[in-house]
Amino acid sequence: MQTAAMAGEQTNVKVVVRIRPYNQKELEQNAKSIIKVMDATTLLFDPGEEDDEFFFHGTKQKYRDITKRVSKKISMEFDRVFDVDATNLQIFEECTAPLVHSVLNGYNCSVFVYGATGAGKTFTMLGNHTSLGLTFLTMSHLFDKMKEKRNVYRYDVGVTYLEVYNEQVMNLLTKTGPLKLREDAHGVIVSGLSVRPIQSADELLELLALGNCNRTEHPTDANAESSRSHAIFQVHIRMTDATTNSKRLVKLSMIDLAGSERSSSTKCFGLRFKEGASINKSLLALGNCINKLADGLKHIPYRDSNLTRILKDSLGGNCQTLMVANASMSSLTYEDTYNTLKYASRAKKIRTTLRQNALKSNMPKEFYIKKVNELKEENERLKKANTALEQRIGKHSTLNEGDFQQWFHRIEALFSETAKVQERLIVLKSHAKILAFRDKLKTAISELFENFPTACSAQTECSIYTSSARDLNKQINKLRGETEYWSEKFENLHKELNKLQTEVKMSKHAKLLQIFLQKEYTCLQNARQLLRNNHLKDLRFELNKAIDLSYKIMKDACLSEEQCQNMEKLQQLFYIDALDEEEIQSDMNETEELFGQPNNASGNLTFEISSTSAQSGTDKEKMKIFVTSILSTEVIKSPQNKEKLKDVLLKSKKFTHKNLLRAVAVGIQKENKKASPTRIRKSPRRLIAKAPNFERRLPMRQVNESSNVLPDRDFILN
Ligand SMILES: Nc1ncnc2c1ncn2[C@@H]1O[C@H](COP(=O)(O)OP(=O)(O)OP(=O)(O)O)[C@@H](O)[C@H]1O
Repeated sequence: MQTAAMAGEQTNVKVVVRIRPYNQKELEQNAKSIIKVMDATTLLFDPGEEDDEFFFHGTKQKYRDITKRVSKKISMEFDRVFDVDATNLQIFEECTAPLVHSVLNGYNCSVFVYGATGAGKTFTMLGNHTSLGLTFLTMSHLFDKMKEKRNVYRYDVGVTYLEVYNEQVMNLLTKTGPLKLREDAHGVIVSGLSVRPIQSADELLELLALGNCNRTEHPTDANAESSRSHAIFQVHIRMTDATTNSKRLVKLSMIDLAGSERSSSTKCFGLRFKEGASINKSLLALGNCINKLADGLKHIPYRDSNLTRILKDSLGGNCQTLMVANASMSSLTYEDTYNTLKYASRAKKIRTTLRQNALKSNMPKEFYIKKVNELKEENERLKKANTALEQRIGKHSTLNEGDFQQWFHRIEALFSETAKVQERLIVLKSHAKILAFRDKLKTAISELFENFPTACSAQTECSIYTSSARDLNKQINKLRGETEYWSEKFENLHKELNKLQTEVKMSKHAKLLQIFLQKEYTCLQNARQLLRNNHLKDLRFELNKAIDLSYKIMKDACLSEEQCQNMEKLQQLFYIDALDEEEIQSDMNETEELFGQPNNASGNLTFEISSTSAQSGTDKEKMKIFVTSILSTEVIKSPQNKEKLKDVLLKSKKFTHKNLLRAVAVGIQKENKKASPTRIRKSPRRLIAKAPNFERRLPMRQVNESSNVLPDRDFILN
């Protein structure tokens, strides 16, 4: 129910009501209940009787007994209502155990018990042999808690136990008094009251028992052991911080007030009546203070009685206060119970301001100045760290240009490096391929010279083929060696690109960055395509040179026109074959495979005979056009043979230029058997070159010019 106190917190006095069961006398008098506990916080005062029937001369009357009092049926709310079966332990656990926590955190706390004589105040506060009271339970708990914290604090505990009887303040531990009250800046001080130091809860109990023996008690009509005084038991705790040696003083007060009954109810006279009047005077003063405090007035008449002077701190000051209002449920104490509940309701409205008690220390002033400066510095440092963290959070939560720039720079740098290495690698490979191609052409040109030894004028133009095969190989090997180095570099960059791609995927801005990444990949691919085109251009240049030369050779050989035409076609095929495109293309594709992005699904390029034919029809149709164009020439005289050959070629699953040449050679062999059987040789190139039906040559440029792009590579059907 109680919550731990917080510094500077405004808190109300907590009020709980405890209902006592009927005592012997009440049972004997068959008293009726005037309190009905509705729930944990609500009670109904004077609920009235359910069987409230009125009989007159043995007959049940329609109307109630007008002489009978009308039930008040007042519903009242408190912080907690404990019914007759509640135990002291239960009240301790719910109400006073949390106060111990507050005390050890430096807050003063007070517990009052209030009520008419015999209502159960002393039973609640001190208990009896079978049921320990709140004071004992709370103090034991306090000592247990102090034990737990003894590594952090050193505790010095002392107690005072005094009573206010007939407006006189007496020390119950020494049975001395009356003591005078005086006030200083810290509050009310009881002059001459010494604090008795104690070490354990047992010692405390001994002192409590001693004080109770000394307490003024007289039997009243209401209570055989009626306490006629207000008893104030206080525990003073000095807490010393083990590390800083700073000290703090706190106070826990347990106050058992004298009975608040009307003098008449106790049926006392003489001294007892005076006693009762005095009790009532102090309780009246207490009631006034409670009312004024509840109304929030500034002037509170604490000085009206010694009791209120002593309780000033507990009621309106820096204190967490709990009031336990004890009441009997018996109709015999109707007035007293009603008054008690009214009192308690007023007390509920009192607000106190909690302040943690100040630390006191023996440390010199300089120590604190240093400490304050250190803390200021620490505070500044933490503020800066906090600002930096906030900025970082802000950066991550919104689209931040700087953040993006960093990513862009990183991606651009890596792709630009990759593009450079890619260019170097492809140029080197291209160069090596051109040299290898030149080597092949050189062989073909040499064969031509062999076949047409009369072609002397062309010999002078063969300078590019004069370098020895050894020199060419040397150059090619050197280039391949360099290629290896750049290949490795390229592979490493490829790995880095893959890593970057994964990081981008995981990043907060993955979607945007992936678009940027894709753009860079496309640029890289375009650059690769450009280099590939350059390479093919160089190859074509190389080929054209060889074709020009072969034309000159054939011109010198004085062939017929038809011979020249056929020769041109087949010679051209040979040159194309000499390109060994498959090898070139696979090398060119190497860079693409590294990125896992080949040109098309199978990794093969489309067969092309010319740029126009490449755009029209399927691969099969293109092949048909190509085969027809080859065979349409007069290479094979018999139209039957031509058709057969065409069929064979078109049905062939693996169709390559080499196969075509071989097939053409076989066709020619059959066709021209009669004419010159001895001169037919296995090599189609030689066969074609030396075929007797080749006549005078015609200009051979058309075919070459119609094809802007070199035939790319052979292809595999399906
Ligand atoms: N909750 C309770 N359960 C059982 N018995 C109780 C309870 N409250 C009080 N009593 C008994 O009622 C009697 C009177 O109680 P107690 O002495 O505590 O009253 P009091 O309010 O202190 O009276 P006074 O102001 O005259 O001292 C005692 O015998 C006590 O044991």
